[in-house]
Amino acid sequence: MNAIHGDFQSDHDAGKLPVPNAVQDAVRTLLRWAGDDPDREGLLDTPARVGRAWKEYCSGYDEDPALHLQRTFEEVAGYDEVVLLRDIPFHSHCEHHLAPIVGTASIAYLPTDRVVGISKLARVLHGFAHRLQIQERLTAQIAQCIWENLHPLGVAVVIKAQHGCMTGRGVRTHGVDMITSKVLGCFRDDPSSRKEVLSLMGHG
Ligand SMILES: Nc1nc2c(ncn2[C@@H]2O[C@H](COP(=O)(O)OP(=O)(O)OP(=O)(O)O)[C@@H](O)[C@H]2O)c(=O)[nH]1
Ligand SMILES: [Zn+2]
Repeated sequence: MNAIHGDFQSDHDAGKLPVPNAVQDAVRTLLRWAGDDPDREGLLDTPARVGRAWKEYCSGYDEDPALHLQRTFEEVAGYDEVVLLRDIPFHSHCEHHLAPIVGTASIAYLPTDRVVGISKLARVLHGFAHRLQIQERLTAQIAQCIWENLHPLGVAVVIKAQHGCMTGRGVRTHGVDMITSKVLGCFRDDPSSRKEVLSLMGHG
């Protein structure tokens, strides 16, 4: 998916991911545009660091989150209730300003006959979060991925996050949470199931 190839400067960060000159030049241009001097000592390694940091922030492009849901276990006999992972911390970046989105996600599903290792729900979250996002799409992608791969009776995803583009710039408004939810299956169709899962999530 990465379309940038080409020259690499000699790398004095041996062992680290090399960053193409085109990427480093873009960061230097941005530093100049911001009003600083990319040739001053403190900024000399910054373009390569920023290139590597963005590869890490956007590591989700190199993975298919659905793969985390391929290994399932037979449901423990007699358990036919909601499975919920609550308040999982995550970070992402908004596609409008490339500013940080920091928050928590709660992910629940009502299994049929198979359950997934619980860490995998967090892995799906991070796989989609480590891309450029808007919160609504992030919420919907997680729910859809679980719906299509686990075939549960219901899925509910609630995300609460703060957007750096609202705090550090623009409207400069701090302490405001954006809350989004996506419910599918019984959590969408049955009001009492929805009420129960949202209440378990702390959003009752
Ligand atoms: N719905 C939604 N909006 C977002 C998200 N992240 C950032 N935004 C908003 O995206 C909008 C982009 O609006 P524009 O008017 O194109 O950009 P802007 O001039 O930088 O807007 P301001 O942030 O109001 O200064 C802003 O209102 C942001 O608050 C998100 O995840 N979901
Ligand atoms: Zn933004």
